[in-house]
Amino acid sequence: MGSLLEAKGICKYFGGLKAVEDVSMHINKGDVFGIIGPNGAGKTTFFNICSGIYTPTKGEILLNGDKISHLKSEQIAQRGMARTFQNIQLFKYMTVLENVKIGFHIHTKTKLWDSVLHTKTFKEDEEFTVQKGLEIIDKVGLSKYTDTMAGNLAYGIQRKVEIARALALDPQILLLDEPAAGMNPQETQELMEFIKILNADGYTIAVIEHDMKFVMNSCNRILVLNFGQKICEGTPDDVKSNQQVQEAYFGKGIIAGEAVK
Ligand SMILES: Nc1ncnc2c1ncn2[C@@H]1O[C@H](COP(=O)(O)OP(=O)(O)OP(=O)(O)O)[C@@H](O)[C@H]1O
Repeated sequence: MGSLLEAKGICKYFGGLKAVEDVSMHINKGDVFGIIGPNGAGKTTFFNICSGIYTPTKGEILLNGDKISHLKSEQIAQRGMARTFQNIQLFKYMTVLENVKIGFHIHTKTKLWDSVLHTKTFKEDEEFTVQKGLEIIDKVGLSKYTDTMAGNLAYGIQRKVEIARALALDPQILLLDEPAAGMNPQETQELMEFIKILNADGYTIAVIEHDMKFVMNSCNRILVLNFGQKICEGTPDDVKSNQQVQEAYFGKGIIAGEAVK
């Protein structure tokens, strides 16, 4: 089976700084793929390249075998890649449903003029987005917050709303940048279960995460970056037993020891 997302020799330089240096990896359909590494290792830069926010200095990104690294982020989204960001980017003064509806805009035909004049296209699109929005909100278990202002929700719930909005794109692959950052242990546990449900529903997921328990329990394959370079790509067991990972990133014995359950 071919890879869903593949990186070939990706480099990203900011002036003299080599943020990502010659990183190749692949994500299979059905993977929950973790990207880990110390602060500044190049994880977010790599995500930004995969999702078209940055153009790589060198190398190629392929989605279903097609080169996408020359495309704009909206074009990549249209081809089935959705993402969330490290800092929550919801519209705080809009309801959960309104936030999720925004995710559908690439599937609708409404132009500004249609919304101003309330044309037939606008009404049809509005019915479609409301219905689909409610379905997704129900699917992610947020029905009771449908009409709540996003800014009034607990942090963990806001993260779920962001993921719901990304799902509105009907993506083949979902990129999550530190989804558990700032969550309490219960919220993190719920997020882990949520990701398992999404994966069982058929979504392929790539996730940057610092929480090692989260990564080791949720991901079937993991990429480890250090100073912009790949030092390991493999199963959680491969990563735990990799000498370079232990020495360069975790310090000997931490991964294999009690810290990771
Ligand atoms: N737009 C930019 N311009 C200049 N340098 C940048 C830019 N974006 C990232 N960098 C630098 O590239 C390196 C990698 O940063 P990046 O944010 O990708 O790391 P990270 O692994 O995601 O870190 P963290 O875990 O702290 O989020 C860092 O040295 C960072 O300062």
